[in-house]
Amino acid sequence: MSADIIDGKAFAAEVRTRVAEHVRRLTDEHGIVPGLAVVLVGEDPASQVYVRSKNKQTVEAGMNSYEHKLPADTSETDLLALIRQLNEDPAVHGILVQLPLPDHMNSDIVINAISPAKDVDGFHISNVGLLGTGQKSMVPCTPLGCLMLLRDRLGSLSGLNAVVLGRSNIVGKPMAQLLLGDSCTVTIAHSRTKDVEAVCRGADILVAAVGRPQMVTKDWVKPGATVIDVGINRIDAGEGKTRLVGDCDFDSCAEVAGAITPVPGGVGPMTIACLLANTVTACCRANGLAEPDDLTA
Ligand SMILES: NC(=O)C1=CN([C@@H]2O[C@H](COP(=O)(O)OP(=O)(O)OC[C@H]3O[C@@H](n4cnc5c(N)ncnc54)[C@H](OP(=O)(O)O)[C@@H]3O)[C@@H](O)[C@H]2O)C=CC1
Ligand SMILES: Nc1nc(=O)c2c([nH]1)NC[C@@H]1CN(c3ccc(C(=O)N[C@@H](CCC(=O)O)C(=O)O)cc3)C=[N+]21
Repeated sequence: MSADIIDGKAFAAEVRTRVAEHVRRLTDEHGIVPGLAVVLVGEDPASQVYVRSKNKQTVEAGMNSYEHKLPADTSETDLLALIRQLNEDPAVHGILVQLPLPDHMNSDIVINAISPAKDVDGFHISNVGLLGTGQKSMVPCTPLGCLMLLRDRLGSLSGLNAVVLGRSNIVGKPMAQLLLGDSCTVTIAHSRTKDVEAVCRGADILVAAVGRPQMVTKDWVKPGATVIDVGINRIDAGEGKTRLVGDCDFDSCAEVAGAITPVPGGVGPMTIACLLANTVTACCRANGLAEPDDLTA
């Protein structure tokens, strides 16, 4: 193995420390406690694990966490009513509705019902439009976390060839916008891309967000490239056990990459740290206070 391992877990812990300092200042100087509401519809075990760790880290940072667990057969009307209530609640500064939602719901309608100012996921059309036009917005947590790791590793990203593998609204598209914002030459590859392997091999920066366990191998990676693995896939590890792997075959890619994020311990912890940072930002904006400039820079 030659690649450096990018320690997202340690980086995220530093971000959370800075978040906690800002929370303490908001509380001590202004009597304000930032609040994050997380809405989970249904009982998907993976989502429950994720929501639990968000809740724990929110509280550890000194913020209030409001968990709303709704049964899988909740009507869209009832979910929209809860969102309206959270939009109006002054103790709630950030709202996250865990995706995917059950099939009987229209996630576009649900996401766009969240007040853009409280949309700490950055998924509301108004935040998507602001990001796309280079204006101040709420930036989606996973792409933001990836950008922070890349800037830390590479300094300036200007002029680098970046390939984003995956074009979802929650990872691929906003990731491409952020890389473009940092003056990368951006290619978005997806399931219809011809010779996807060769396209990826042209990348100085390769961000994999496809949801296909260990799909990317060393033949896809340019020697020395920086590889960011967003994938979170649980696979069978034999003897009734499971294990978490990314969209990259870590051992194979690490033979040629210059640097690579592991799974677990890479992008995942950064996502949660950025969610907490976005909640502090939303709280400052809601109270007319200066926003911290050292959280996600
Ligand atoms: N670490 C974290 O914090 C987070 C991790 N994730 C993980 O990231 C991964 C991606 O998530 P998400 O973006 O929501 O996934 P989606 O399923 O919404 O999107 C997957 C994308 O990958 C593309 N794709 C699928 N198969 C191939 C293929 N064989 N070749 C090229 N492209 C392909 C699809 O193309 P097409 O559009 O053509 O179908 C699609 O654009 C998942 O593993 C998810 O668990 C997600 C969010 C946060
Ligand atoms: N509205 C919404 N916003 C999201 O940001 C969102 C979502 N819905 N739905 C699901 C995906 C997935 N996601 C993860 C975040 C952190 C880890 C994470 O912290 N992972 C740890 C490991 C956790 C474990 O061991 O299971 C790691 O990679 O080290 C994983 C997955 C956010 N998502």
